Amino acid sequence: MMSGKLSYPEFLTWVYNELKGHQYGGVFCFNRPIIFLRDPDLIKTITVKDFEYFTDHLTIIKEEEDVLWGKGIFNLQGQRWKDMRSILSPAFTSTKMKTMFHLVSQCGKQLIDFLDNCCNNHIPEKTCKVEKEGGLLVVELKDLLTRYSNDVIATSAFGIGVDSLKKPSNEFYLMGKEATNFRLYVWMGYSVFPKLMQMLNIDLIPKKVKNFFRALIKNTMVTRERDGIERPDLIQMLMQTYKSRIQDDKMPLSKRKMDDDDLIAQAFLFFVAGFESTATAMCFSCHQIGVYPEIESKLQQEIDKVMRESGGNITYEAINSMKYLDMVISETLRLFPPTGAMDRVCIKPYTLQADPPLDMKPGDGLWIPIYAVHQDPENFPDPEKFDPERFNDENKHNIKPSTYIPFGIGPRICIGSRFALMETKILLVYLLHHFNLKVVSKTPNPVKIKKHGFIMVIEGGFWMGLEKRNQSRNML
Ligand code: HEM
Repeated sequence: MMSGKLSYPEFLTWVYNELKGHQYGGVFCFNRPIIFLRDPDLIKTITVKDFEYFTDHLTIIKEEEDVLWGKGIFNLQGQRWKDMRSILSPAFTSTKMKTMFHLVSQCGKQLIDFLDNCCNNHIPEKTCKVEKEGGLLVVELKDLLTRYSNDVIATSAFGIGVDSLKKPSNEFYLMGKEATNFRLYVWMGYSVFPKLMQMLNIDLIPKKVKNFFRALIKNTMVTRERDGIERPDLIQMLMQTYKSRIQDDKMPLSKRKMDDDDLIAQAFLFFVAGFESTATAMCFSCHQIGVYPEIESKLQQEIDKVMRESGGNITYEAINSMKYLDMVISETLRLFPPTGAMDRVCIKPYTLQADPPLDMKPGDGLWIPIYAVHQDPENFPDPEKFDPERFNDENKHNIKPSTYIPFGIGPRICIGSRFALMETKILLVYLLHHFNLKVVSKTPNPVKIKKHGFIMVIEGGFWMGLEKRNQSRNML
């Protein structure tokens, strides 16, 4: 994989297939032996039933290696992770999503305004990857949707409104791109030889990016505190929790302690964790919808109906009532899970009850190959087919437990899954209500995943044509 012969999904599938007939096997990540789980029951045992032996991620960046990254919940271990998870979870409930729905919808409307302007020949120069071809607007979806995703996180996690479509070179967008521009070798280096990387003074995330985000969050907190500003966003929720813990004298002091860096690290992590993965999920959804016109038209019928009933002002409840929309997104996340694999580390002696049993010691690592599990014909017949009907009311109960895991599984499951789904649904509703997605000459079909990196990026880009729909007809 490091030499670019195999893409990340291909690598996972190759190991998975080599281990056919076994519940688990072993691989080396450089000098480190890793257990590669294959069997869904074992995956469940490790991540759910015996979670107390495997509470932590294997590949983590420690606080002393990078404070901003190391204090983020993804990297926290044991009790510290547990405490932080209980602080953050209330910020991601359905009720909280409902309060943020309006902020995200604004970004959806902003995107449609931008595309409408482009249709009217107001394509900003040297900005986004948008072209005109006959009656179609041809867009590179990754570029377009990364900007949408950026604006969504900016408004809902950092409390600032930016328009990365109209102002493509805004500092927040540029810094965000740099923050999420994972250099594979630097990441591998930090996960295998962290001390060496520090000695060589190679930063995981460039200093100027860290300073930018730190100053931004700090200033927002100071301004809100000073001027009594309240806004229904994640930063507000974190600030409230922070305050209530400090004031809670029933809680032991050690648990109450949470400094500015703790708070800044979480907001930063939401950005890094949510920006690329959600944009990737949205790109694959749009690509598949465009490639299958019959799926597109069925989805548009559902969307138009809900739009008509709500007079064009969709609500959180309305979006969540759309079954076919949910099925299309679920199938996209099955076929193209943005996070190909996840990991765990053993924290106390444990015997894996498998064939053969395996004694594990603290520090032993495990990989769970999400992509390969989703592609196994024993879990999903005809796995390469894009078929949303797998998730209809009749069929979804037949999906074997622990075989559909795009957001992970167990107490450490993705904390932002509700948010990611809401953001993706809002995008698809607005986009498909106003436009038809059309395959053009530059649309890759079938898609080929790039050979370098852990992120699911496709060769040639997600080019897709957009055809304006007749609005008055859609609302009839
Ligand atoms: C389609 C989009 C997304 C996908 C596919 C995804 C997937 C994942 C996966 C597979 C994990 C590891 C879970 C495990 O180890 O069991 C994870 C963890 C995490 N995700 Fe997401 N994610 C997405 C969007 C988001 C968003 C929008 C946010 C924040 C707003 C977010 C925040 C996090 C955090 C903080 C963790 C670490 C949780 C912990 O360690 O307790 N993710 N995500």
